[in-house]
Amino acid sequence: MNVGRLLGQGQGQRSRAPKLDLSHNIILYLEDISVSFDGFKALNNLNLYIEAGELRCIIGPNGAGKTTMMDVITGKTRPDVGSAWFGQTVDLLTLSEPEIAAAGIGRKFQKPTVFPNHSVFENLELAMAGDKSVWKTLIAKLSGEQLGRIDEVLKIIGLTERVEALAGGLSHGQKQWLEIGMLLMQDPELLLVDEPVAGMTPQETEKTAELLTSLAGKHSVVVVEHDMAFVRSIARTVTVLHQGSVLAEGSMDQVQNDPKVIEVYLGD
Ligand SMILES: Nc1ncnc2c1ncn2[C@@H]1O[C@H](COP(=O)(O)OP(=O)(O)OP(=O)(O)O)[C@@H](O)[C@H]1O
Repeated sequence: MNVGRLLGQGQGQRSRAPKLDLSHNIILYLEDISVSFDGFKALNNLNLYIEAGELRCIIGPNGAGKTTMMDVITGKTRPDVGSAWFGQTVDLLTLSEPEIAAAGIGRKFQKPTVFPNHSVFENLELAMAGDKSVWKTLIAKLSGEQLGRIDEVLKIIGLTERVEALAGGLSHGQKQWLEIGMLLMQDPELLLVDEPVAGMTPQETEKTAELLTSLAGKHSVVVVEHDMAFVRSIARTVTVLHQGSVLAEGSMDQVQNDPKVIEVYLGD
């Protein structure tokens, strides 16, 4: 269990982060971003704009640069050139990974990383306290407001009935929802979600579609996913990456009928 990855990212410091400036209704700007690995361009002049409150799906063949793009947004990888802004005023390229998380960008990796020996409730509780030094005293100190937030998140992720269950005993889908719930405890402005339905049953996939759709509006959500039926079920706007750049962008119908997309991706 990589506790640091999940909780040690400066979370719990949100109250100190400056308020996000969304006056132009754009929450994320990636402009002319290039990233090279040993001379190979994983991202090549990438331009991407995400509106406040939107649910955007990113698709693209293997190696298109989707993970590298998420890594740039979260500060894990620094671009060779380009700019990355969170709202109008937060220059992501000047912030560390913990500072980016604290500023309000939450990332859910493909593999769930819940604490298996803790209950659903405790997982949410721990996620609220990014500072591990307060864990021991946390239970005694939970305010009514914090309990209310846990209750609210339990409802959003559909795990109210399983609140006392050990996270390790949950189904794969339930673990994914719990981890989304853990991110929600930090109330991120922007959620990055990597392949949320991989390995899920059709019923779990459907519930995940409902969950992510319900988050849009209050949060901005960027989903990277290979499952086209799932993308079709949730996406308003789809961005297709290919060779590190945006190949096409539009509704699912628009991109699926785009000859460039058919050639490089959907037609294979
Ligand atoms: N640390 C690294 N060192 C060298 N090459 C890398 C590194 N990270 C990514 N790459 C390469 O950059 C390219 C883009 O990779 P990336 O993982 O971003 O693609 P992706 O769209 O997420 O692919 P997938 O759908 O398979 O996850 C790939 O060719 C990959 O091999």
